[in-house]
Amino acid sequence: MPDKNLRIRRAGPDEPRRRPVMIAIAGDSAAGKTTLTRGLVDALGPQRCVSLCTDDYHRYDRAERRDLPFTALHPDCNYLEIMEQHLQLLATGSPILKPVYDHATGELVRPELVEPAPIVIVEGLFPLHSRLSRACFDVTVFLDPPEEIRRGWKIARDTGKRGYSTEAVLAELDRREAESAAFIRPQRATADLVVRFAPIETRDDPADTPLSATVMLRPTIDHPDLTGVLQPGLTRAMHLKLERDPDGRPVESLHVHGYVPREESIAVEKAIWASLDAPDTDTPDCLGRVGDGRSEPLAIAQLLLLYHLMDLDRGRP
Ligand SMILES: Nc1ncnc2c1ncn2[C@@H]1O[C@H](COP(=O)(O)OP(=O)(O)O)[C@@H](O)[C@H]1O
Ligand SMILES: O=C(COP(=O)(O)O)[C@H](O)[C@H](O)COP(=O)(O)O
Repeated sequence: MPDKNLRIRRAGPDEPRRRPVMIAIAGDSAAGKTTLTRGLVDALGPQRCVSLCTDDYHRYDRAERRDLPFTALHPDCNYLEIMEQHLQLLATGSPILKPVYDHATGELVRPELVEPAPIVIVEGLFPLHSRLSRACFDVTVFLDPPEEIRRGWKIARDTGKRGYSTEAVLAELDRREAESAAFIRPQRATADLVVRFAPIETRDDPADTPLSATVMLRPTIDHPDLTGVLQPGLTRAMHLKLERDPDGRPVESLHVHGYVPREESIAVEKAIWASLDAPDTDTPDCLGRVGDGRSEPLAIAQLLLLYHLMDLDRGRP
């Protein structure tokens, strides 16, 4: 009698399923994960891409969480082992029946079927939490805005869209701080790219200047050769710099400047888009969208991620 594992494998599908390209976008609450993800999903389209949010693996609903001694940022507050199993299934091309957490009501609702598209984007608080979850991804990103900016974004979003008062958001941010430091921020050290939207500290730009972006390109994966894009006329909008990674060794970073005139950023966006073997169209409008406004540094960061995803998708067997 063959080994049980072997029998199960033999009884499964004859053809191995096609493995999707998997990208993780991790970060704390209101770090900009959904905003970054939305542009990628819209640019790639539903035939090529599916996204999911790991907040759906919350173990307790909002009412239950009120009486617990920890917050949604604690591993014990989430079904992380099930999240890992689902990531493994998706990474090998299998569908999952994913739980659903409704941010509007705070309730856990009917699960939904997720079939892996060629590109799978996973955003949330915990996608890089364990060795097993990290192993499922081809590209990993951590969003790292300065805390005062993240707090401002969280207050604006949670009072505007999720029905909280400013006092309630501030109290929740304080309640979460220790767990953010213990469980969310350590994921930064494992990411291939660390993206930070912030003003440039050494400049005294007016307050309404769009935020710049720094994209740290760790040598854990191959990054696109940007020398073709960084033509002399375009380097005011974006340039590469060697910096010290706060988590380790010197690392190359892409600096994307929010203060340059929009036309210059758009010329960089067009150059990256043209180098993507993308359809012969203008850069899609969905890139760079923040609510009803636009951020060109966000569009450029999204194009860089699209470059990785399309490149990996093309290179698959
Ligand atoms: N790159 C950005 N530039 C400016 N504002 C941003 C950016 N990313 C996010 N925001 C603001 O922060 C808020 C929270 O972002 P969101 O994407 O919902 O965060 P998360 O999904 O990480 O919780 C958004 O509603 C938006 O107003
Ligand atoms: O922190 C997050 C992540 O969400 P995001 O990254 O979108 O902020 C939790 O999912 C909610 O805050 C849950 O708490 P509640 O729904 O009770 O506020």
